[in-house]
Amino acid sequence: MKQISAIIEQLDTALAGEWPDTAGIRQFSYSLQKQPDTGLLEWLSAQPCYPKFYWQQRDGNEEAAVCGDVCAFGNMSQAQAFIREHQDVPDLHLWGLNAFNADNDDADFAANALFLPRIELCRKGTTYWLRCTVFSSRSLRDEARRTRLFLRSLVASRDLPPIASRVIQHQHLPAQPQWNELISQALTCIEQQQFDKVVLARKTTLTLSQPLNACAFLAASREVNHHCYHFMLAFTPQQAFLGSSPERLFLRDHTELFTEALAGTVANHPDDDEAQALGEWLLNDGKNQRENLLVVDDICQRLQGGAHSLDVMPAEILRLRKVQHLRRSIHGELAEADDAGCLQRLQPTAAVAGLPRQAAREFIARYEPFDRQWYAGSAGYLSTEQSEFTVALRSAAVKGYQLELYAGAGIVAGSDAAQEWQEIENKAAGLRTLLEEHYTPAVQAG
Ligand SMILES: C=C(O[C@@H]1C=C(C(=O)O)C=C[C@H]1O)C(=O)O
Ligand SMILES: [Mg+2]
Repeated sequence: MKQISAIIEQLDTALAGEWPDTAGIRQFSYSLQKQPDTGLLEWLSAQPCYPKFYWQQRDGNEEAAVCGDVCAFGNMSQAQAFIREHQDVPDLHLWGLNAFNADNDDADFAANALFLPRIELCRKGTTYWLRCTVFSSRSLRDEARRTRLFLRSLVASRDLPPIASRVIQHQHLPAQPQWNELISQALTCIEQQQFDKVVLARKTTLTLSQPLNACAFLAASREVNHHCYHFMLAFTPQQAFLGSSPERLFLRDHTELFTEALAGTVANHPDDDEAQALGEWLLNDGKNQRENLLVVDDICQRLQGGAHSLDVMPAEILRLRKVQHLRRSIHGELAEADDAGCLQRLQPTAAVAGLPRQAAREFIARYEPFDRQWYAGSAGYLSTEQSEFTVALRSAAVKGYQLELYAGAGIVAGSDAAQEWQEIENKAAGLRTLLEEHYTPAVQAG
């Protein structure tokens, strides 16, 4: 990517100039003359700087690869306060993840990983640009010096390595017998009207023959898992959280809000006619319609007082590689542009927690045998004009030789434990099958 190195040289010259020894913020933006030789994910993979974050919008039109952190934020309110304080910097974007328990301040687990990157390489349609932000609450001069050092650590893009990790062993938590018990317990609570719906999940730990390259894995997923957001936060060379999710938590464009109820699932089929028949069944199935409508109810209730003119579109089928879903798009007008408010109202929706929210969350916290951490939280960005977050589903944590896959299913009256197990198997297959399909054995020496 010669263009990028030319831009970095230009940037370095700008940073070498006179800088005040005071607090401040400056942003530099350069457009690339043409499409870079390799993709953004390839570029990001090559960089030795952490954290790294990658995001691609589900229509494929917007993409960002960002790295290095100028500063990090403990929650959305802090991130939003920062954006508001610097409204004169029009393109300020903060990127990252919100944990499932985004409001849990005293958890051991860092609940939020939103940050202002040093470098952002972005694409919208066929337009590419590179952005660099220099920010300091003490000395811009020192920060400009640090940024120059950071730029020197950037390297040229290179092709992603093949996926050479094989699955040696797997472990489900809960295993199927415990899953069956959990579902019957949930169904009892539903019968007793403690709640109408609870979403229960499973963590599958795969032990691999060698550590997985998170960028290569996400690229493999992006190749085949269409109509999905693709996201990754890499904390270190061996630790990342990533996923390919079909679900939008929210898109805010000024004060316009776009969200959705995505719930209700059936398998996909490679044959179009078979897939269509399964889709027809889904549209007419009572249990799946109930699952979806409870999410519509939840979202509409949660938005009360914060948004008006809510429009709920008719149900449609979203066909993915391994599953198909019922989706109802929801559109509204916000009283004010308030992303922290949107997150607080919408995360977690009844698509990933349940209804009523509090009772369902308590059931999950008490009986689900693992901590969700980033799973079913959200991934995306916020900025003054626009913000967008996807629900962090169809996701996995890369931890050296281990890969933890997450999948859940909405339990409502009429749910059957064996069918819900099959549903989570199908959801997990979106990522899991990539390890088999892309397996290229290492060449034997000698
Ligand atoms: C919880 C997950 O997915 C959610 C649950 C669905 C369902 O139960 O039908 C469908 C889509 C998602 O809202 C997951 O993928 O882990
Ligand atoms: Mg379901």
